[in-house]
Amino acid sequence: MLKLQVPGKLFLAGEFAATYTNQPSIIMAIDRYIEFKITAAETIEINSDLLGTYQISNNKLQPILKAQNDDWSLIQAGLQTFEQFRRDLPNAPELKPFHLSIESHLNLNQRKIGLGSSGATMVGLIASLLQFHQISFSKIMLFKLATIALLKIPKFSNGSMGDVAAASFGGVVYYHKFDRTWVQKMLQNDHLANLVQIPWPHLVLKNMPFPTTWQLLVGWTQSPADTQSSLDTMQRQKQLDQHFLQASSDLVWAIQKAISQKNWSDFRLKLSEIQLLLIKYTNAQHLPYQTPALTAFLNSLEHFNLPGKISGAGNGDNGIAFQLLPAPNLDLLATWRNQGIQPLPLKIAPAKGISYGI
Ligand SMILES: Nc1ncnc2c1ncn2[C@@H]1O[C@H](COP(=O)(O)OP(=O)(O)OP(=O)(O)O)[C@@H](O)[C@H]1O
Ligand SMILES: C[C@@](O)(CCOP(=O)(O)O)CC(=O)O
Repeated sequence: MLKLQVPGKLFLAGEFAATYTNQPSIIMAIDRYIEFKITAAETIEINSDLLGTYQISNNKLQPILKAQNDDWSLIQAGLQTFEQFRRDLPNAPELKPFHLSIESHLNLNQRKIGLGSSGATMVGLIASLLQFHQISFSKIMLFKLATIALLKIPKFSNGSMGDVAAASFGGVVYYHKFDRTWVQKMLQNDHLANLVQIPWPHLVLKNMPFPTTWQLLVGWTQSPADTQSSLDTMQRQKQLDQHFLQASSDLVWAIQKAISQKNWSDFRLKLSEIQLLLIKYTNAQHLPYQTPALTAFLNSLEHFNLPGKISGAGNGDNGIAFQLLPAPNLDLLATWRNQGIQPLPLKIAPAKGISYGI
């Protein structure tokens, strides 16, 4: 049996802008995972703790995929993409039947908590199938295959794929969004085996070191955010806000510089600037962003003079803060609990990406 652990993510900087070509963002993989177990079997069967069981009877994936419910579309797109890729390979290995189990620790009581479970599920599915068929792959190939699969699903196709970047690379990633139009055009006539090898216009994806004495603190608002509906609203805006894109890009760059120079005061300053920018942008675009819990979260940062911000699309999910180790005994976490914000004991995941076991 093969076992894989794929990390979830939290956005550090670059939200919303990150969905546009060449825009930078910084995403942290966190040490909470989705676990995959894959083993040889007589038939193909997938068991998910979230969705139940999915069976394919004659071992040919493509023609017999039928939706049991909408949520299986992600798994279906992953299976189809893997199958297309396998067939494209020179000396393509035979498709082998398998049982795959998926157990997620990125949800709480079956509810999403904004830790990027869709990206981690796709990355884990593709990595499990590649490993199981003994097809060697790099982190960037895994990112590209999982991205190609998600682009097939309208609901996920306009996201930044920052969660996919974090799930495939682990650690802290510095990421520029690829040109989606170019990829979609290439998908119409290029072989997948080639498309995952060649450079993608504008794509930048690399791990960046993060100071070990800057401790991540995460506050969960206990209400799930609907990131997708915010992205749909954004897509309906006819004009791109060039000022916002430029300002976001400049600030993400300044944040990565502060991190690489271990400059705590710049880090705090630039995080608060990008938070203000996001508040202005979401207001102007009429996107739901601050909730009472997130406002209380931001007030707590000011009160304790700590760097931090809302992580991701807002309107629920998580806030992130950082403290310098050795940390003074702040009653920050007690303050959060009093406001209904649940501290989540999360750390940045190691940069090795997925961990494999037998
Ligand atoms: N355990 C799982 N088994 C199978 N599919 C899963 C599992 N967990 C998540 N998924 C897939 O991911 C989808 C959830 O994606 P969604 O974008 O709503 O949440 P998220 O990625 O966790 O949140 P966010 O984008 O805010 O970080 C589910 O509908 C399903 O398709
Ligand atoms: C708003 C956005 O930039 C970040 C969403 O982050 P989250 O899924 O809410 O953690 C969307 C995206 O990057 O796909």
